[in-house]
Amino acid sequence: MSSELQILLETINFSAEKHRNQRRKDPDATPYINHPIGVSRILSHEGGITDLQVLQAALLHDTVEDTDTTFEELEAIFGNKVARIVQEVTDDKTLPKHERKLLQVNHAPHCSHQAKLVKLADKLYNLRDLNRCTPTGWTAERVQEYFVWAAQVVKGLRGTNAALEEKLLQLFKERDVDI
Ligand SMILES: Nc1nc2c(ncn2[C@@H]2O[C@H](COP(=O)(O)OP(=O)(O)O)[C@@H](OP(=O)(O)OP(=O)(O)O)[C@H]2O)c(=O)[nH]1
Ligand SMILES: [Mn+2]
Repeated sequence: MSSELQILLETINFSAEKHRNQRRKDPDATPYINHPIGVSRILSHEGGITDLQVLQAALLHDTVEDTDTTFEELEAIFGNKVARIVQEVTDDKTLPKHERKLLQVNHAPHCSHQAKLVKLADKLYNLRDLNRCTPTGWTAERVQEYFVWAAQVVKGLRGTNAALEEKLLQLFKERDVDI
């Protein structure tokens, strides 16, 4: 087997173990790992991305934010470049929510190309997930607010990947959200 495939499988397994006790917020409490795998798949199948580091960073993108994983751990196992991409897309959960959300909007244009790709696919997955079903406890207004905020973030990511951006713009259009 090629070493690239081995690395990809190692990364999927690492992320699955880290997210093993976490569930999505949908009524079925879907295993959380469906999300990072889906984000990586969007990049590969819809974005045409073959850069292994980007596909790995997508698989790992919520491990530090949502589990006990550290950047040092990611760097030791997957190398400096993958760890850095994950760092760029990781929110500081110690900050108040409104501040975190504002930081994403302000930081998006300054991210590396690789991090921008992960951010585009993350938003595309989450917006599709909101169209599929409403997370437990979310009102229709909160869903719409997420679309409005996501459009602000995506605005700062434009010029990164035409296929992913086209699909995101269509989702905003369907919600009458300006970008
Ligand atoms: N649409 C949807 N999202 C869910 C679900 N379960 C968990 N999430 C996660 O919830 C986050 C969005 O919810 P918010 O209330 O806005 O954010 P918060 O969890 O960071 O406070 C996303 O985090 P994220 O991936 O880190 O991205 P981001 O929104 O922070 O950029 C998303 O992955 C679900 O069933 N549907
Ligand atoms: Mn995510």
